[in-house]
Amino acid sequence: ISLAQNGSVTLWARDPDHAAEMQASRQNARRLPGVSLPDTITIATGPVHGGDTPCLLAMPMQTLGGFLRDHATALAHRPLVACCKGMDLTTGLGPTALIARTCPGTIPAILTGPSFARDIALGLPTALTLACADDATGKTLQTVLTTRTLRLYRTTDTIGAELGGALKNVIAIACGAVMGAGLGESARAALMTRGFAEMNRLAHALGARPETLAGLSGLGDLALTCTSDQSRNYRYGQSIGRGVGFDPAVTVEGIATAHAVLHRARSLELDMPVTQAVTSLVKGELRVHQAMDMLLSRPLKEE
Ligand SMILES: NC(=O)C1=CN([C@@H]2O[C@H](COP(=O)(O)OP(=O)(O)OC[C@H]3O[C@@H](n4cnc5c(N)ncnc54)[C@H](O)[C@@H]3O)[C@@H](O)[C@H]2O)C=CC1
Ligand SMILES: O=C(CO)COP(=O)(O)O
Repeated sequence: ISLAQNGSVTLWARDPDHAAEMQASRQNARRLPGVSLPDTITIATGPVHGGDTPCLLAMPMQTLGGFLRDHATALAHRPLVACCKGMDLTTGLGPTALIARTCPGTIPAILTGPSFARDIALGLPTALTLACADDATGKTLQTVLTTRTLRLYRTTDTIGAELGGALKNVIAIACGAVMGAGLGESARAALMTRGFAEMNRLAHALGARPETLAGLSGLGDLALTCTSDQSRNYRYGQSIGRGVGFDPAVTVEGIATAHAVLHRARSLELDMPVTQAVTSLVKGELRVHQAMDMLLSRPLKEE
């Protein structure tokens, strides 16, 4: 919707019924009710057509690998811009690495940072990180994808950008759980800060630049997601803290990512206690108070 301010955009949908519904109502009532699709958006379904225009991949992280494999031929000559935040459970890879492995001829990029889809669709001011290892392609994408209300900053650090977006969801679950259990805003601030420390620990070990994590895709998105009821990861955490159910149809990226990250961290012998606590909470092995006791009773150390 934001990009349609710049010119024509094709919105590809895999479900023909949903595509027909969107075409008839000119809105996506299932995902963004009440927001009109501009006339410059064409809705397409069926086979993905080839071409060389950039393609934004807006789907849950755990479905990205399958989508890329199914459509590898049509996607072969396009810059592919992942919009998902997470780490693939099967391979332990982030979105750009998964694109590079599955569609080797393409130029992978990622668009990430603090942004709720509804805010962007409503034209509220938003700033994001566009990461592409090929800086020339990154510059082109930055220009093409920036709109009047959506400002993009560029980096070549794809590892840092995708780790920031993936890891903040895990910390947001922890923060929601603490708030849902009534443990207080001071506890949340501590979790955000110590969570940020472990985000940096893993990012450093995987070759990310610290300034990327300190930017929109790390600190920026952490601040948004850990403090807003609009976030599904945060609300899911709140439901754990309150001991109530949560709609399993809602996409909560931090669940699978927490498991993938913990696996990766263990193989690197890295300590990620908040992530470990989140995996125990989502599996129902610990209650929030027990997880907090575990974090508080760790050996004292320097900050
Ligand atoms: N909703 C938001 O505010 C933001 C979402 N993101 C990220 O975008 C990614 C997608 O999230 P949402 O769009 O919110 O999730 P969603 O669950 O609302 O929508 C996911 C979309 O992907 C489609 N989809 C599901 N499985 C698919 C498959 N196998 N192949 C093709 N399409 C498939 C669904 O039909 C749906 O249209 C996530 O990684 C999320 O972290 C990033 C920033 C903001
Ligand atoms: O990534 C997001 C905000 O930047 C959206 O967060 P949720 O997936 O938790 O709703």
